Amino acid sequence: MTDRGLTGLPSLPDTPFLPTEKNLGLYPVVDTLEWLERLLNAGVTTIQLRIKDKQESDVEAIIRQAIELGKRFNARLFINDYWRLAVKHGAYGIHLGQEDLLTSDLKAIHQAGLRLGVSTHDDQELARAVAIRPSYIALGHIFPTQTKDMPSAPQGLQELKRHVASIPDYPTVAIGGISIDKVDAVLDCGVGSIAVVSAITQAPDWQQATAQLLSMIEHRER
Ligand SMILES: Cc1ncc(COP(=O)(O)OP(=O)(O)O)c(N)n1
Ligand SMILES: Cc1nc(C(=O)O)sc1CCOP(=O)(O)O
Ligand SMILES: [Mg+2]
Repeated sequence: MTDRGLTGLPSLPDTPFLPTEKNLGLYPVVDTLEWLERLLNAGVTTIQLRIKDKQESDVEAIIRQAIELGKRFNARLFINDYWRLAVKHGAYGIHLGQEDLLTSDLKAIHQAGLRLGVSTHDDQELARAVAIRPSYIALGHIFPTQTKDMPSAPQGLQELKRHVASIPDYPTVAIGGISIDKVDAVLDCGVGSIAVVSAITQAPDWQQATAQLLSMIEHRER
């Protein structure tokens, strides 16, 4: 079967994307430099800048500064969607969803030495992600979320566990509706990382929430 047959993608790199840690720990997803700086200062080491639906020219300066900030803190900073800018400014990594994969140059991202995270929501998307051999695979959405309109139903914990077990060699990230009270149950499914937006950015006390999440996720024996 050709690459296009298996993945729907025109061209894949010949080797896997660069590896990253198996357990990426707490993985906040934020949309401003202010949040990035706050959370890096709070001890977060894996983080994503997710700005939606802007022109590249409107976000280039922010993405450049974000990448500099990530390097200053020696953090694993993934840039969501804007893969050209991430390559141009030498990001640690890029996060792409299934739709993004259709319009991205995976060979260029690979050639530039950036890590790649890929979103999945079901078995078919998981098979496509595995064929790309990315640095990590995200599994969502686990629970209902207010942060993003989702076309599919939440996969829930049983599916998460099954999906994680099917890709034992990959770093995995669970995302979607994960509040502090759900963290232990999500970790019990074997994931190496938990990505959150509202559990931090909508918390009454973000510093307390971040400290609690860090302690629950990073100190857990896996
Ligand atoms: C860690 C992580 N997982 C999933 C996503 C969602 O990516 P995508 O499906 O491309 O949707 P947008 O975030 O671009 O709206 C993510 N960003 N991060
Ligand atoms: C950006 C994103 N992607 C998802 C996916 O399932 O692919 S769920 C999601 C939003 C996560 O926000 P919160 O932690 O507030 O639910
Ligand atoms: Mg995307």
